[in-house]
Formats: sequence, C-alpha cells, structure tokens
Amino acid sequence: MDSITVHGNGPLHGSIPVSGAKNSAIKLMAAAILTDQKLLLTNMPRLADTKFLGRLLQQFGIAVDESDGHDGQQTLFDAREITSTFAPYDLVRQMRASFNVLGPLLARTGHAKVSLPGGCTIGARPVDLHIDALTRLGAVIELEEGYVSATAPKGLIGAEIEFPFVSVGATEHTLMAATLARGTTVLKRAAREPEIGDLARCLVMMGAKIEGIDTDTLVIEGVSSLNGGEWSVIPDRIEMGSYACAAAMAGGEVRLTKSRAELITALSDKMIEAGVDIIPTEDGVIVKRDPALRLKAVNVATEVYPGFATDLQAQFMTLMTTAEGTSVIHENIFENRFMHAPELARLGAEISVHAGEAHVTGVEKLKGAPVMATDLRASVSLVIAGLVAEGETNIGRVYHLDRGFERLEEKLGACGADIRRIKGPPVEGPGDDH
Ligand SMILES: CC(=O)N[C@H]1[C@@H](OP(=O)(O)OP(=O)(O)OC[C@H]2O[C@@H](n3ccc(=O)[nH]c3=O)[C@H](O)[C@@H]2O)O[C@H](CO)[C@@H](O)[C@@H]1O
Ligand SMILES: C=C(OP(=O)(O)O)C(=O)O
Repeated sequence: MDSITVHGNGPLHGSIPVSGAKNSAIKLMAAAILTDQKLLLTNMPRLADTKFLGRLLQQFGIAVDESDGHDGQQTLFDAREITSTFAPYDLVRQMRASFNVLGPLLARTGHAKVSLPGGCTIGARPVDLHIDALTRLGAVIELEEGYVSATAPKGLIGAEIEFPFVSVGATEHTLMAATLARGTTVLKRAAREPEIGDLARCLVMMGAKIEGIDTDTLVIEGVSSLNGGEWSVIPDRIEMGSYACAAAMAGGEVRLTKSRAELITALSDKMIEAGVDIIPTEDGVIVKRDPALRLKAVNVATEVYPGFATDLQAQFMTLMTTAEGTSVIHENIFENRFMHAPELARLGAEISVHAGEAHVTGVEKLKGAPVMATDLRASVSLVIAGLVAEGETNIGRVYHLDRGFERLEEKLGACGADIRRIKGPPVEGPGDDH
C-alpha cells in the first residue's frame, strides 16, 4: 500500500493542467454498453476507477483499448457483442459507480444481474432511487442474496418519473436506460451536475433524443438503437477545485489550465470571500495569494449543483484550518463526510463536529504528522494540509487518492511542492472501503 510524504515548503508557482473528469468518464464508459458500435472517449483520465470499470466492461465481452491520441489519452470501447450481463460482488463492492452498468445492460439486452454496492465511509448510500426508477421504466426487479436481478420482458417503456430528492447517480442511470426505452420518459427533479450534461450531450451525439439538458427536467424520446462516435470528457471540476485550494493554502500563483472557470464558481466565490484572488482565463483560472496575508474564515454549506460541491468540502475545510476566525461547514449531502476532521486535528487543526456541522477555528500553524486517508477527497485534503504543515506529513492509504487524482505528485511537484510517493505492496482494485 503506497503512502505520500509532503514537507511544508512555502508557496507554489507554476501551471497545472486539469484532467478529464472521473465522474463523467465512468458514466460515459457505462454508456458504451448502449451501442453495438465503437465509442471513442478522449481526454480520458487514467485513474484506478477508470481502469477498474474498464475491467468490468471487459467481463461483459466489451473490448477496451487505451492509447494516446490527438486529444491526449483516449480509450476505445467496442461493445459489438455483450457476452455476459453479470457484475459480481467482488467487482461492484470495490467501486460504487459500477452499479450504474445495470440500466445500460438492461436497456441493451433485456436482462442483468448486478451486485448491490453496499455502504461506504461517507454514508450508507442506498440505491433505492435507481431501482424505483428502473421499475417505473418497466423493469422487473428482484433483490436476492445481495444481487439485483433485472429483466425487461417487453423492453423498457418510457414513463414520467419524479425523483423524491436530487440524486446524481439515479439521474444518470435512468437517463441512460431511457434512451433505449419505447416512448417518452420525463425525469423531474433531475440532478444538473455538469457531468450529467456531458453524459446527455454524448448520448445525443450517439443518436439519443434528449431535451432539457442542464435543467432539472429531462425529456427523453426513446430510440431503437444508438450509434458510436467520439466524445471528449469534460474537465474535472473537483480536481481543479482541489488544486485551487492547494494554491490558496500554500500561497503563490498557480495557473489551472485545460478547463473552464465557471465549473468552480461556487468554490471561487467562497475563496474570494476568504481573500484569495481568482482570475478567470481563457482555459481556466489563475489562483493567487500573498502568503504573508492570512485568509478570513467563511462559512459553507454543501448543496446539489450549482451549489457548493460535497466533493470539495474536505479541501475547503483544510483551507479554513489556518484562516482567521471560525468557519462553520454544513455537510448536507452525505451523513458521514467529516472523516478527515480527526486526521486534520492530528496536524494541529481545531475542529469540532456535531451531526452535519463542523466548526473550524483557524490556527497560526499546522505541524506535520502521520495521517490516514479515509476516502478519496479526504486524502487530497490531507495533502493540501501537508503543503503548509511544518516538517513531514505522511499520508497512508493513498489508494483512495489514486481513484480520482491523476499524477498528483507530478502536478504539485512541478509547482515546487516537496511531495513524493513511497511505494508499498499493490492494492487490488480501487480499494475496499468506499
Ligand atoms: C461517481 C460519482 O459521480 N459520484 C458522485 C455522485 O455520487 P452519487 O451519484 O452516489 O450521489 P447521489 O447524488 O446519488 O447521492 C446524494 C444523496 O442521495 C442519497 N441517495 C442516492 C441514491 C439513492 O438511490 N438513494 C439515496 O438515498 C445518497 O446516499 C446521498 O446522501 O454525486 C455525489 C454528490 O454530488 C458526489 O459526491 C459523488 O462524487
Ligand atoms: C464520492 C466520490 O466518488 P464515488 O461516488 O465514486 O464514491 C467522489 O468522487 O468524491
């Protein structure tokens, strides 16, 4: 199991290219199941999660070929023939988003058996909304021995579905299935995250008929088959926001490229309020902070898009650990997403957590210590803290980080960070506990 060591060594200066979005790439990969033609995804991040989902797709008989192309890293999917529609527990347990193959398999072949994903450290994360929505589309679903067995004896049939609350995964899952359903599907209270827009636009490129993209009501007119094609994955706003927090924490000037400023507006607004300079550019932002000036504490509450992303909450909490004053952070999406707080406390942060609320009182200095990554975004929040902590911070269990951050040491190292990976024995899959 690898670990990462960081020595706090002052401001960052340089440029970081933002990779393709993990949370878009893995849904686009699932969309490859929907067509018997080739789908080429460009601007693909190479991450533990994409590698792992690639292996699951191969198990269904889908050819997956990674290469370098005109738009950087790319992967070609060929789902001409689906030879298996079974996703075993061992493969789904290691990555929750693997569950999202259920709808596409069902829509394409009429049957699928996929393991329930189970809980993870950030919350229980049930899939009841996914199952209810697929049932509304005419799927016959049985739950037995931890598996969801689904059939669509007459094919999927369009329906009007109003989600009881906003779910990113359930919106994407139902959207994919509905593209091949007979008739019209209306999804109300749909999530509007940019990754859903990316998925919907790729599906339209493949021949799907979707209206209302980027709104909370999606109208899908089912078609009998989808085509292949080529699609470039949108930039990863969570990776971009994480590096913005890193630059703000360490001070200095970092240019984030290959992205779009508006993808992180909710975060930028809070960072500006705290005293960070964020300058939009043609392909991203410049993040600037005079290391001699202390940031001000500001409050945040996580919300569905376009609100403040839960996936940036841990990183922002780290930023607040050395700000002047007390910041109140509400986590409204996941019931247990403050696992990084006790780890940050090991570095000297003053944080108290009660239910869904954390109070962070800024300290003058953090001090290096051994800490443990508990989930993906928690792990990067510890790296960010390590950039300013006096002495050495060693972060264990970085297999969590490898799920979603491509070449992190290289990207931060190029801006002057003193960061290195210490190799340990390999971990099978993206890791067990998420
Ligand atoms: C791979 C991926 O894209 N993951 C993202 C996705 O996760 P994911 O799609 O799992 O998140 P959801 O939006 O579905 O979850 C939101 C809330 O709804 C609950 N819920 C969800 C589905 C359901 O059937 N029943 C239910 O109760 C969840 O437990 C959670 O409390 O959106 C989250 C919220 O922006 C992000 O943090 C994750 O990074
Ligand atoms: C929680 C995340 O991912 P997943 O939904 O795959 O666990 C994340 O990307 O921060």
